[in-house]
Amino acid sequence: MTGYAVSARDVSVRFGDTRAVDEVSLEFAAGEIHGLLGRNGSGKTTLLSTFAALRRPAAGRVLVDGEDPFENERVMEGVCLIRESGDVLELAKIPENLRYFANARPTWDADFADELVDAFELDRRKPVNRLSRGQQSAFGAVVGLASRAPLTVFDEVYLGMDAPSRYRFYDLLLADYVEHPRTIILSSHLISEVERLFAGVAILEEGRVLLAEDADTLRSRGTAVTGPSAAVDTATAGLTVLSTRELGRTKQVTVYGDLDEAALAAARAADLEIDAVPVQDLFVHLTNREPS
Ligand SMILES: Nc1ncnc2c1ncn2[C@@H]1O[C@H](COP(=O)(O)OP(=O)(O)OP(=O)(O)O)[C@@H](O)[C@H]1O
Repeated sequence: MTGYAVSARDVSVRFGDTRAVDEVSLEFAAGEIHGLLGRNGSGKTTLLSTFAALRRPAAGRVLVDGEDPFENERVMEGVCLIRESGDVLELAKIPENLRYFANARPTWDADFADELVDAFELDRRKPVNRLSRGQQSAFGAVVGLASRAPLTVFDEVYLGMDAPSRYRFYDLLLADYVEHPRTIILSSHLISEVERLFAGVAILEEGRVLLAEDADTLRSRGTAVTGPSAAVDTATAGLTVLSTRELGRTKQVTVYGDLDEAALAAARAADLEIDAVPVQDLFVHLTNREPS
């Protein structure tokens, strides 16, 4: 499989009294797109920094492609972490940045980088720090994508982008991943937008792992029931409701957990639609708060 596997084993990182990452054990399989989710301050950025050797765990081990990434030139050449701040040469213009990354990254694709700069309509004549916030985020995305690093990590990189740019990013990422499979980890609050990309999802809460499983298993933890309001209410009575949406006389109720056989049979008899639940709804339920 192409791409680096990442393994965190009992990893802890502390800032003074704050346990930013607290005995986290997670496996990110090689060659897949993973989502790392969690509320603000749950430890996502801190954990991701250990994968890129920007921080050393106080305890536990991080292995990237089977090795400790810290001061490990071979592994680090293949790791690209892009944070919201961009992780680029801010005072330099885009062409100078592209030359720099072409030298620094063995897997860099210069033609693809140029295509991406055009796709995001970025002005090559301005220093990066003179681009708008959204354009700077888009340039971070360009660098992350064109690096084609065996481990590419996007930490909230698309937060500054407007919706059309974000969707362009998701589409470009998916298309390029299909052509050049590698390990990609995305952290995001915009779960409903990115969840279709994920093969696996891990959720952190207060520095600990709340859940880690493949995205389909996570989706199957809930059930969406859609149909005429009264019939949907009957089918979901007494269950844990995650969300309710109404459109005219049609209602969709998402519940946590499976419907039992009798409820399923009744729902089918009433011609209700039964589907998996959006990860966003499960996330809100599991972390008990609207993501910001
Ligand atoms: N340099 C630092 N010094 C002190 N505390 C820090 C530092 N960086 C992070 N923390 C603390 O560690 C915890 C985890 O922060 P982290 O940035 O990893 O969370 P996050 O999940 O990425 O949050 P967000 O979604 O808001 O970006 C928070 O309580 C934060 O206040």
